[in-house]
Amino acid sequence: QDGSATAVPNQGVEYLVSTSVGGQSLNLDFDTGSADLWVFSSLLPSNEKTGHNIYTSSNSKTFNSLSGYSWSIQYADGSGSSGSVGTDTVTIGGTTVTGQAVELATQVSSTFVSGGADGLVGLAFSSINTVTPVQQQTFFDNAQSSLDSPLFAAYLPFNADGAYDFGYTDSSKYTGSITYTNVDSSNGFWEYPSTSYQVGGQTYDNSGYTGISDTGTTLVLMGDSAVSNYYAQVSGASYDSSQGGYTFDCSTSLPDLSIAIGGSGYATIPGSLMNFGSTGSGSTCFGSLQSVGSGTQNIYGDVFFNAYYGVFDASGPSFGYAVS
Ligand SMILES: O=C(Cc1ccccc1)Nn1cnc2ccccc21
Repeated sequence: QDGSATAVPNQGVEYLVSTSVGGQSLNLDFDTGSADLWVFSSLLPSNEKTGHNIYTSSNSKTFNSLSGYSWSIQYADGSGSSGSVGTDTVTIGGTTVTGQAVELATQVSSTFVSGGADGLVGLAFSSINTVTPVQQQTFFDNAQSSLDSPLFAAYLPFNADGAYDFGYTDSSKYTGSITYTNVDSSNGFWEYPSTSYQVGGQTYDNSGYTGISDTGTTLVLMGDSAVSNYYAQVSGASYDSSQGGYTFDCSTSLPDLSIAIGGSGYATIPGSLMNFGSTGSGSTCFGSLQSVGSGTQNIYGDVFFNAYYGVFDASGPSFGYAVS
């Protein structure tokens, strides 16, 4: 049951995919950085439902409640949600899963209320699903047996409709060949070593660092030394605490950023994609590369996928990338 679903850019911060849950249409954010499928539900307080499509389990003929089950998730950006659990039939593009664990939000944090997503589809490894007392499987894990190949791919072009392909790779969405690297799923992410990077023809050491392919993150987030080395090559760039990141004049031309993906070589994000856009004040623009904070795990988000078709292959597992 291979299929493809359109991913529509929303405010430049996420891509939303129209998804059927128990016959009800919701615009969901596909997130390869987490493993919970959760939706805005009728159980939410009214003020938290404003502006969203709501899933009402009592209106679904195929919903079954999982009594005594719950979930609670905190994302690295500080946002979070929690609630109860049931199962229902979920259809994405041409791929249908019956008995999918659907996590009903009874509480969501403010960024979700003001955001465009009616929930998330977690596509990381099921080992980090938060449902208790029995951990649940992701949509992709449940769909795998019905797919020609146990893989899905993300095509997320800048400011244009993209797609998530399930069960096959679509050669009309990329040029050249797909380069694959082994994935270490022990932390539940699509993770691989990322031990160097290049800026303006200079190669820098990033020993001990890994990277994760994370469609649930907007930007590219790396350690402070990499961020500092990058913006040292951007004239007039500086860290602006009021904006919470590095900014520069919008007329500034930016260097490409090349990042090592496993031992497979470098992926190059063109300088044009390294300007995330206006801060809203004057001619100041915000950089697409920002700090991940502490730790040695870089996060390669949507800006990466604006340049590369990403293939998430459960056999291996491995991650593949090709210029899109
Ligand atoms: O949380 C993050 C990115 C982040 C921000 C700040 C520091 C470190 C990492 N991404 N993310 C990945 N999946 C998400 C789902 C919801 C919200 C954010 C999500």
